[in-house]
Parts: sequence; C-alpha cells; structure tokens
Amino acid sequence: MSLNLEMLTQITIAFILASLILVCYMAFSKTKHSTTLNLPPGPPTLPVIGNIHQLAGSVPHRALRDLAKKYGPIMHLKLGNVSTIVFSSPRVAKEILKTHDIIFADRPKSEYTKIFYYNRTDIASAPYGDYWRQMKKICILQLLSEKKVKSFGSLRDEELGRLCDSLRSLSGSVVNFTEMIVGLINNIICRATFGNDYKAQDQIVLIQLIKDLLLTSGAVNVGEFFPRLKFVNVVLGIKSKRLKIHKQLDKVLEDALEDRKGKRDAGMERSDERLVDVLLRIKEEEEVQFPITLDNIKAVLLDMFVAGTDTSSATIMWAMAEMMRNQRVLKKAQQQIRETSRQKVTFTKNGTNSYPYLKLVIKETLRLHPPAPLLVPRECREQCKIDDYDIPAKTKVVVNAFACALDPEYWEDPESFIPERFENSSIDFIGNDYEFIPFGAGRRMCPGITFGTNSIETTLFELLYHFDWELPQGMEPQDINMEESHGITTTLKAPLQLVPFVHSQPNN
Ligand code: HEM
Repeated sequence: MSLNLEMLTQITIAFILASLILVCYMAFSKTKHSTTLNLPPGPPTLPVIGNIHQLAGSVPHRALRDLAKKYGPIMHLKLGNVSTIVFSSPRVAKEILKTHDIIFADRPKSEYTKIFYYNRTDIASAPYGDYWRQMKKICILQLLSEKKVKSFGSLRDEELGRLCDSLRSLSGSVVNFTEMIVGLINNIICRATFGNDYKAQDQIVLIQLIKDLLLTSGAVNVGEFFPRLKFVNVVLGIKSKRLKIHKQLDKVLEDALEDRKGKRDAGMERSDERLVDVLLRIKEEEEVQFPITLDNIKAVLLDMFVAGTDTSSATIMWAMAEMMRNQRVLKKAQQQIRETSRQKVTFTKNGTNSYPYLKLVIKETLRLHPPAPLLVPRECREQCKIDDYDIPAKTKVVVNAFACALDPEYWEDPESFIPERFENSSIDFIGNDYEFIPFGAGRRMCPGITFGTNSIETTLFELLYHFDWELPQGMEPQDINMEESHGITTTLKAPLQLVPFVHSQPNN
C-alpha cells in the first residue's frame, strides 16, 4: 500500500486531465458482481475515486483502522476502481493468513512490480505458484537461514564497530541518528549481498536508485487504481521514468553480478558465499525445477534491499525514539545489558538471548510500530466466503496488522509503550499469534525474520551498552516528533536527533 498525500495530489491532477474519459469509463465499468454478491460493508463511495479520499489526512493504516471501527473488521472499499477488502482484527486476519491461506497466497499485479522485479520473478511480488515456491524455499533454506545469517556476524560486527567509533568521535554533540542507522543497515545488507569489496561508490548509486524506485511506487499510480486507465501513466511520463530507473538499476546489478562471477571462477568456499554467490551457484548447478536466469537473480537481490533495509532501520529508530520518551525503559534495558555483560555472559547465536528485557523492548516496538503495518497486499485466487461475506476472486486483500496489534479486545492499554506486557507471555511474532503479526503469517510470511531481528538486536545492544543517550539541549522527551512517514515502510517522518555520550564501563 503506497498511498501518500503527494500521490493523492497527483492523482487529482491526473483525474482533471482525464475527467471526460473517466466519466465515460465509469458509465461502463459498474462491477458485475456488486448486485449479486454479499460484499462486506464499507463507507459510501464518491464517483470516480471511490474511497480514496477517506485515506487522505492520516497514514493509511490509521485511516483504515478508524474506518474499521465504524464499518467492522471486514470492510469493502473501492480504491479508484479496484475493489479492496480490508481485514482489521486478529480473528479475521487468521481467516486470511491461516484458515484460507492458500486462497489468499497471491499478490496483486501492478505495472510497478512488473517493471522493477523482472516481470514479477522476485519473491515478494511473484504470483503464487511453483516458481514462487521454489524461490521462497531457496530463500528460507539457503539465503536467509539461521546458519547463513550467523555467517554474516563478523561483517555486521565490523560495521557496528565502525558506527560506534564514529559515535565516540561525536560524543556530546547532536547526531542525525536516522541517517547513521539507515547507513549502517544499508552497509550490512550490501556486504551480505555482494561481499566486503563491493565499492562504496557503487553502493551509493545502488541505494539512490532503490530510493528512486520506492518513490515512483508512491507516485501517481493510476494504473493500479484504474487498471483500464493504465495509459494515463504513459501520458504522465511515469512509465518512462520507471523504465529509466529500471534500466539504470539493471546495469548496476549486472555489473555486480559480473564482478562476483569473476571472483567465483577464481574459487570460493561455500562458507564465504554471499547472497549473490548462493544464487549464482544454484543457477550453475541446474538442479532446480525452474532454471534460474540472471534476471531472476537480480529480482531476488532487489527484494533483499527493498524488503530488508528500511524495515530493520525503522524498527531501530522507533525503539530508540520510544526509549528516549520512556526513560524508565531506557534505563532498565541499559542496566540489564551492562550488568549481564559484566558477568561475562557470552553472545548466543541469536544475538542477545541473555538480555531478555531488550527483547521485550523490540517486541513492543514491533507491536506499536510495525514497519509494514498493512503487510504486503494479497489477492484472492478464488471466490470464497468469510463471515458470510463473499470475497470475489481477484479481489485485492489487505490485512491491517497495525489494527490487530492495537485491538483493545486483545491488548490492555494498547496505545502505550509497555515492554513488560510481553513478560511471562507466550505471544510472539513468528506467525501464530494474529494479534501480533509484524512479519505477516502463513505461506507469504517474511523469510527475513532472523536476519532482521538479529540486526536490530545487535545494533540496539551496542548502542545501549557503549553510550548514554540524551536529547538535544532544550528538548524534552514529549517533544520527539513521533509522526509516521507515508510510503511502503512506516518510519519516523522527521530525522531523529540524539546526543551520544561515551559510557565508561568499570573494568569487566
Ligand atoms: C524488522 C524487519 C522486517 C519486517 C518487520 C518485515 C516484514 C515483512 C512483512 C510484513 C512481509 C509480508 C508478509 C505477508 O504478506 O504476510 C514481508 C515479506 C518479505 N520480507 Fe520481510 N520484514 C523484515 C525484514 C526482512 C529482511 C531483513 C529481509 C531480507 C533480507 C526480508 C525479506 C522479505 C521477503 C523476500 C518477503 C516476501 C515474502 C513472500 O512474498 O513470500 N524481510 N516482510
């Protein structure tokens, strides 16, 4: 879901330009099924735009949660001309992600994913089917397995060491925490994907192009809301802009692949393989049902960046912002980390198993600020019934994980940041508890959960262990701007400014 104000403004312009065509279009585009099916209730629609205007003024996950309070946990909306059904409670989320998981395991098509992800041959936007199954299996067992993530430990520690050095040199001054964390996570994912010697300049170009890619996903997207008006994207020049970014990205990825192929030819141990090497090896071995092409590899690598960078960095930022607002939590987490470290507890393979309070802080952060609050849209593969409502085939389906995580029937004082709520509780984010699904659930669940949580935990551990943190002079905890950004990933809208102070540890 990528609805933002800029997009809405641009949509309005597009509609003015195409208004005559649209009037004719609407006259012929009444959906056949609306009179015969028992669709879920929903807010009244406006001509042409349907319910799009009801998502303006607030971030979509909040606007949808508020609408669901009025229209119910299964709600039918018309976003432009596209029927969308939104599921907003843990009980109905379970219907989609478990009971009828296979029916809802598809992703909707879009021009954007077709262009950028090599005809949807990545994992996140690939249609449900044998190809997706093969690639998801490779992803779970080989690319992002616990063993593989563990093998990234030393590169991650090096990057963290570099970050801590630079924070030490800035001790006592205001730092742009957001920028530093985004840089850290980009470096970790870049090195895990392309190896240690991936050139810094190439990385800058790659990250900028991915930013541009994400921006055009939030640009006017008439084709998405009015499939029969895809030509408006052409008229507005959006398609050509996307094709241009894709061409540039393709070249950068192609160069990186060529470079790695050369290194592989010179001999490489399996244990030294980075994500790109794993995929190149599988391609060369030719043992999979669907032979993998270089384009498929590029599509999957793009997924790693798009799905893995902003989600992890956003969680670190939200956690720090919440702890700065809740000094009690910050002090408690720091105290446990420093006390336990003094007892020389070694790091476990899961990073910070010895620091249970930090884990609770991360869980509570992911509950209150899921980086993908609406998960990734699904598409219904065949008509089915949920709660007596008909869900027609091909309908776009959205699960509001944010609404589930704040559902007052499941959570006490849901709006407050209280890590202790997870103490002595078995509720976890691994896809079995539908009131807490920041990584989704079911077949389409996030395969990057170990990689993501590992980066988040180890980063927060280092930051809390080595530094004390203050707000810039004159700023109070309640002054922190907690506004959420629009876009594919929800992060802090304004950069988080903090002041690190080196913490001198007594000799351990
Ligand atoms: C805090 C970190 C992360 C969060 C909160 C997160 C969240 C999500 C969510 C909500 C989905 C959609 C699930 C659904 O539709 O049910 C997803 C899918 C996905 N994520 Fe993550 N993610 C994170 C980190 C990562 C990382 C580090 C990677 C890889 C390096 C990754 C790769 C993917 C991929 C490939 C998919 C598509 C799965 C499919 O369609 O089958 N994610 N993620």
